[in-house]
Amino acid sequence: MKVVSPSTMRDIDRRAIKDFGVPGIVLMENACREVAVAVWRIWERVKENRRVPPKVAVFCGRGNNGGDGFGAARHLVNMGFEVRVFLASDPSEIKGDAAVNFEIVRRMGIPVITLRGETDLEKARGFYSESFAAVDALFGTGLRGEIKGFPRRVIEFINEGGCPVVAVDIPSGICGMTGKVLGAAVRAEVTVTMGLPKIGLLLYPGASYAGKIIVADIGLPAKILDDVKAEGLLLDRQVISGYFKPYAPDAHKGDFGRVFIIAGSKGMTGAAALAGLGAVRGGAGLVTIGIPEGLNDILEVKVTEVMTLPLPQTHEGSLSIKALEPALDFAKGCDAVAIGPGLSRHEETAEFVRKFVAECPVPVVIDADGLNALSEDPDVLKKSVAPAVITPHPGEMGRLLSVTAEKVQENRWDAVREACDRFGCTAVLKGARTLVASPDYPTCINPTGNPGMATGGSGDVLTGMIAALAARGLKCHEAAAAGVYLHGLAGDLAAREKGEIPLIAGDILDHIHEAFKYVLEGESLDGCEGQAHQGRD
Ligand SMILES: NC(=O)C1=CN([C@@H]2O[C@H](COP(=O)(O)OP(=O)(O)OC[C@H]3O[C@@H](n4cnc5c(N)ncnc54)[C@H](O)[C@@H]3O)[C@@H](O)[C@H]2O)[C@@H](O)CC1
Ligand SMILES: [K+]
Repeated sequence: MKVVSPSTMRDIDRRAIKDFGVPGIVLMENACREVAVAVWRIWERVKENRRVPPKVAVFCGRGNNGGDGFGAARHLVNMGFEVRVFLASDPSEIKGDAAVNFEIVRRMGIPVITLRGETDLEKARGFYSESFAAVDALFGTGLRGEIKGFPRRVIEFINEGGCPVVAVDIPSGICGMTGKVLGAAVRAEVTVTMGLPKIGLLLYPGASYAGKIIVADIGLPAKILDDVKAEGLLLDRQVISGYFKPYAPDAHKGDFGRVFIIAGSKGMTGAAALAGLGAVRGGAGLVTIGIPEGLNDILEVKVTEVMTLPLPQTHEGSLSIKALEPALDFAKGCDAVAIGPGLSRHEETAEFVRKFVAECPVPVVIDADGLNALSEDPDVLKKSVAPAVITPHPGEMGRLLSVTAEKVQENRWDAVREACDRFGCTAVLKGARTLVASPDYPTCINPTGNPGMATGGSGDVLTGMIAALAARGLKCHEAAAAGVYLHGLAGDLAAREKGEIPLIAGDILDHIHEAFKYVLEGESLDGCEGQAHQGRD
């Protein structure tokens, strides 16, 4: 599904109104109705335990988000609820379509309480505490900068209520572009977002404030949604399955791609093994791990389905610069390479990595110590002969961009786009809601995965999987997107079986086949496919 910034959403609305003649008030009416239906669904769930008449508190601001709230209040009254509108602005400031809906509220005699200070909040407390649900229509995509003063207090007041909140378009206080909390934000159980999801709803912390996301059809002409150049793409089964071509009945294992994995150093043979097995499970036909020669015998005991290529090593048991020629030579006969897991930070090994990446003749996936080696001179990526995929976590991304990990996390969207633009490669920024940025493609947002996957070796499995998918002929951005989606899903399936806390990388490997089944064969997973998938239900 396409995902857009607030400004692109505004352009879409504008086109609908100007080019297609759909009146803004019609769009708003559809939005209002969807919000009311979302409240109704909460009532259906909780009504057994509640007294009647059921009360709903609708908090409105002065913009069009508030306009959606006024219209929702009208529908809620028509549905039989007792509604009060709490207005966090002066009535005279309400303009345009919002004013039309406000006037209807007044003529219907729906009580409107203007919130100007703490005493008004105290008066509102009684009704609010008896409400089974609230509507948050304070701020939508028109929010600019931090919320301060009394409006911030109103947000805190809503959160103190304890009843389920339905947010209109986006929880008030969440930045629609970054998902950041702008001073304070409403914690919603459900967010009814209009037309298309906004980026900030899917990125953390915004995603945790949004709750369940319902994408409301507000009657925007389909042509506009089809034509719009969306900044983002939410990964789902449909997107991922589209990357895979059907098997030819006479397929040979060579057709599924040869992967070369350059990994491991003394004490880190496991990283090499996990990346190798990730590639095998990721669907590579043949996998060979290039390993410091002293570790070859141990690795051969660890892995069965993977071949090994012993390479020259340093005194410390990591790859030496003398490995460059044989490694490049071997890569020529492969379809994709992964480099980095467990290579160590040895300076000579780092030099080997930089030279290898620049000259590697086939698509190359770079992770872990491979990225640490590149952070000394990231521009090597620009010189690389073949397309590259980098898979940093926030710390590694920070080193590549010469900023702190915190800075990367503050605006993950910009960080991943910057890495992609600066280094001319596909960049995967790992972490909750992994992002994949590729030149000339929308940035992909991955909804799968869970905190249990933050465990040693999980990233090595991912690296192997992406290389395998690239070797099978997927384009770099497709291989990266499919890799993160399937890897996260395998982790979700593993967590469902074993729990998040004891999850190990090997469990992810053991569930990759089920993740493939879900994506390619349409097998049902009983809600394991990530909450961001939920659209209209
Ligand atoms: N045709 C359209 O444009 C449609 C818009 N819709 C709704 O309209 C919303 C956008 O409406 P608006 O653009 O009017 O904006 P909002 O209603 O989101 O809020 C804007 C108001 O908040 C004030 N404000 C902004 N930042 C502030 C801050 N930091 N502190 C205090 N006040 C601040 C602004 O001065 C403005 O009055 C969407 O989120 C959606 O809910 C929907 O009704 C569907 C159709
Ligand atoms: K809102």
